[in-house]
Amino acid sequence: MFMSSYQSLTIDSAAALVKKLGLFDESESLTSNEIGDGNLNYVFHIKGTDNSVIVKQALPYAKVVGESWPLTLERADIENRALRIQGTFSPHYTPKVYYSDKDLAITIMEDLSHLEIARTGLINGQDYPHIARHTGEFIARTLYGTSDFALGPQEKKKLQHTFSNPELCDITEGLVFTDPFFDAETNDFEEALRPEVESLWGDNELKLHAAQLKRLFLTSGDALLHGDLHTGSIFASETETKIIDPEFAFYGPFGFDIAHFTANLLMNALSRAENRREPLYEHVTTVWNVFTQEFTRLWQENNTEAFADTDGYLEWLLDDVFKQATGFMGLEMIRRTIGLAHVKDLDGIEDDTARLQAKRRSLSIGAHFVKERASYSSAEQLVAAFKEAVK
Ligand SMILES: Nc1ncnc2c1ncn2[C@@H]1O[C@H](COP(=O)(O)OP(=O)(O)O)[C@@H](O)[C@H]1O
Ligand SMILES: CSC[C@H]1O[C@H](OP(=O)(O)O)[C@H](O)[C@@H]1O
Repeated sequence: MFMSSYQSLTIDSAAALVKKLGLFDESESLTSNEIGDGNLNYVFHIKGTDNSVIVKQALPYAKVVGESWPLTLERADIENRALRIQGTFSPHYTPKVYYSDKDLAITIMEDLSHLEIARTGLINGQDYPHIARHTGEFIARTLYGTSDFALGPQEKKKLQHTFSNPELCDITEGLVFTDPFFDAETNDFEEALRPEVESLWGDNELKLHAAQLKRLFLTSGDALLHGDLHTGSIFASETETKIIDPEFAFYGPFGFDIAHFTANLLMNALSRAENRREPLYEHVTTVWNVFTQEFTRLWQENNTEAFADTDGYLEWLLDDVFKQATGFMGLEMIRRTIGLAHVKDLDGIEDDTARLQAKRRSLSIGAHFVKERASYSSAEQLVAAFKEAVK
């Protein structure tokens, strides 16, 4: 049997491993490539005669920075367990897990190479007609299914206990909720944006709202979140959608995942010509409508909460989630513009004037959504405000 104390895999040892595990015939000739383009991990694509798999391995540090940023290998186990849970609630939208090894920090999963990373496709002009419906269903089912409402408080707390994920949460608490609002070393922005960035650092009202949203992230344990649901974590085609990479999974506020999805859609809209933005606006309204309908259906079908039938409770909750999410969406737009981890949608705009305009809009619209989140109660209103800001 394969020795499973940690060693970092190579294209050859990853291929040897999948053979040893019996996922391919001993005699089969395999091709193996490292295809990871994310910030944190190695991803090996291993292909035989008529089968292929993905071996994802965590490194003991963050790949994007190097060994000077040590990072727990536990994240591979978190990802593997989150994928399995998401797979029970949303099998159509989750890659199948074939094998995992906590010591080696690996997950071996379904190869989704027939699909495309949605961020790449959206940048190249794809619209993915079903991505918002599928993602809305995925979020509603996994969030509702792991909440107090579905599991009851005791079961939920037991599950919550196994997903505390402090080191990955620390990354989000720093990179999303804190650093962009201070002159932090992790920040990374074009010098031409310095006036806007310095004005943001001096905006006490904005900082107060960011602090309130950070507190929600630190203290709310509504449901098992994906934790990093941007368009780079979604594989898509005209017909299929699969959500990958839940290594940031933890129990957090209901509104967080949908906020990151919609923020990344809107940043893609900022990179497009005006007459190509409509499909993205439709995705923003669709994901919210589908999330709301599916969450409501599940609430009515299976609810352990004594107050579930109390008039106004569900409506109040959904409105509260919407307002939180509007704020989280604004924060994601800000951090992807001036923080450590950018998005290609904005950075890839070649023309300097157009790119800076898109980034300035991302900052000002983001700040507006953070500050004014309490005045929004529908996705249609969000889209109308966005359209007005980019006219
Ligand atoms: N199941 C999969 N099938 C095919 N390619 C995958 C799969 N999982 C990841 N990849 C590829 O590896 C890249 C990085 O994967 P990701 O899980 O986002 O890594 P990280 O955790 O480092 O961000 C993806 O953008 C995609 O190109
Ligand atoms: C040093 S991690 C930065 C950033 O990377 C993660 O995204 P990805 O899925 O692209 O690896 C996450 O959003 C973190 O905030």
